[in-house]
Amino acid sequence: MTLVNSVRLWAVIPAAGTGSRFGAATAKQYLSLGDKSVIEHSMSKLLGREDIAALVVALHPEDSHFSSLPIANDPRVRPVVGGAERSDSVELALNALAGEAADTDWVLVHDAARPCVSQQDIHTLLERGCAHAVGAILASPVVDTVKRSNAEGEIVETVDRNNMWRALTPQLFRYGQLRDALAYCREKHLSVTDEASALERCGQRPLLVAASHRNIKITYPDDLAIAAVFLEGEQQ
Ligand SMILES: Nc1ccn([C@@H]2O[C@H](COP(=O)(O)OP(=O)(O)OP(=O)(O)O)[C@@H](O)[C@H]2O)c(=O)n1
Ligand SMILES: C[C@](O)(CO)[C@H](O)COP(=O)(O)O
Repeated sequence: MTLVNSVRLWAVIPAAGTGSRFGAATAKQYLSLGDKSVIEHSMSKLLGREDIAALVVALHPEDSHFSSLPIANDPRVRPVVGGAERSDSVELALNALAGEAADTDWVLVHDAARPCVSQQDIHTLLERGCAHAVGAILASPVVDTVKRSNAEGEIVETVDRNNMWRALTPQLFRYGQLRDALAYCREKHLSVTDEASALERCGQRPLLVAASHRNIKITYPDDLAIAAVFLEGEQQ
């Protein structure tokens, strides 16, 4: 990927969640996964790229773990306090780059809870996303039969899975466009569970880039064991 003229690449890691579905005493991003914590794996995947100017990590207001991690001393890492929702955390991280990032610069947003993203998928996302008018996200085609239920948990229909994708991260957008889209959704009280949905709410059509099925989000305890197997495979 070659960035033209003075366009720069920034990274944001939302890491202010509490991991309520995981249910551990410590937020899931700080749990051990092989030789380091989940968040260190996720951050290292981005910091492995020299073209990232800085990485802003959004932390919970009561976070007491991050500052003791070796990666907190990386000169490109900038911690900020995140918000109540993931989208608030991303917006606050983008605000921390105001005055430094240009509207046309690119930003990669990646969940702290996705430690298994591959360098190859990040590379492909950048190649294809920077060539697209809006930007792009890593995604995975739905492979199971999909059902819609009623409130009683009964099946009311089988949903056509053609053209259905699961959204993953990183997601790549222009700094100014992402900032404005998130602000618009916040002001209008529109639900936004990923960056692409904010852009979609503004009438944009980001590109889907097929990614490895290994790029799981640590959500439930079983995911940690699966991620450990995937990361072990990476080192071989
Ligand atoms: N207010 C929030 C909520 C989530 N996140 C981050 O967004 C990513 C994806 O969110 P998710 O997997 O839902 O994490 P949690 O919110 O921690 O989990 P849960 O929904 O189970 O509580 C995680 O890296 C999480 O730390 C964040 O930065 N700010
Ligand atoms: C951004 C994300 O990981 C894409 O799948 C997902 O939307 C995060 O959602 P969550 O509800 O915070 O787990």
